[in-house]
Amino acid sequence: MLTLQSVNSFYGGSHILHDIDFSLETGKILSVLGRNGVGKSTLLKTLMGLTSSMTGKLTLNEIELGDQTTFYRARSGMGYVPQGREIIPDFSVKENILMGRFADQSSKAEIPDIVPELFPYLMDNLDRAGGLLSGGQQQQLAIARAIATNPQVLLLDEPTEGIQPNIVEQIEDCILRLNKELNLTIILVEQNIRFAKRASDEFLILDNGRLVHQGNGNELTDELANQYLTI
Ligand SMILES: Nc1ncnc2c1ncn2[C@@H]1O[C@H](COP(=O)(O)OP(=O)(O)OP(=O)(O)O)[C@@H](O)[C@H]1O
Repeated sequence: MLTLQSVNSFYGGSHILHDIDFSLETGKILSVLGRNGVGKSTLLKTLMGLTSSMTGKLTLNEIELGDQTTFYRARSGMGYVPQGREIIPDFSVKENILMGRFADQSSKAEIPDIVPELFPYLMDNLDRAGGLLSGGQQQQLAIARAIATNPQVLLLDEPTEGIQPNIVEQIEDCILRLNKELNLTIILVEQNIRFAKRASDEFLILDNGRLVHQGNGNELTDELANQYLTI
């Protein structure tokens, strides 16, 4: 169970997130929705300890993480796939994946078993420089790197943004498989309402740094999308 109580988050003196409260049971998928600039990416960064500061309470399986470093949070089970993917271009595919292993003390420096199943392209191109991959392939690589941290919760920031339409469905299917096969809890920042509806057990909508709506996935209606998500 992941729980946030009265979480506020800041970049320097800029107060971005205000009094965020929610909890998410293990194995559920939560979509975070909202217009551009409302604080969706900041919510994921706050969970990883990547904003300047936060107040309030953040726990994962009753372990308090709010005062902890990013490194500690990664070791405690928070896996992160950032917007833009942040692949290291000069590192090979294999090196990019194995970077995730630094966060996992329990295992040897090996590629996780599920990676060949989900991403055969990566396994066939382990020595290729990460920077030479297409956007969709880099997204697969960023997900594989996050899986290598052995996470309990996977944070995905717009995983299908800027990806060729024919690859989008593959990425979506892979996210659903990770949820089902590894029982991973997933928080998905998503502009793609179709996928949010397909994937989500729960959703929340942010507006101007505040949580303005939350509900079960089947309550994500076109009316709500029109009210909060259109410009
Ligand atoms: N590093 C930073 N320093 C200061 N302010 C920031 C920083 N990153 C984001 N912000 C501000 O925080 C607010 C929320 O930004 P955030 O990127 O979280 O929004 P978002 O909902 O993810 O938007 P998008 O859909 O465009 O990615 C914006 O006003 C943005 O300008």
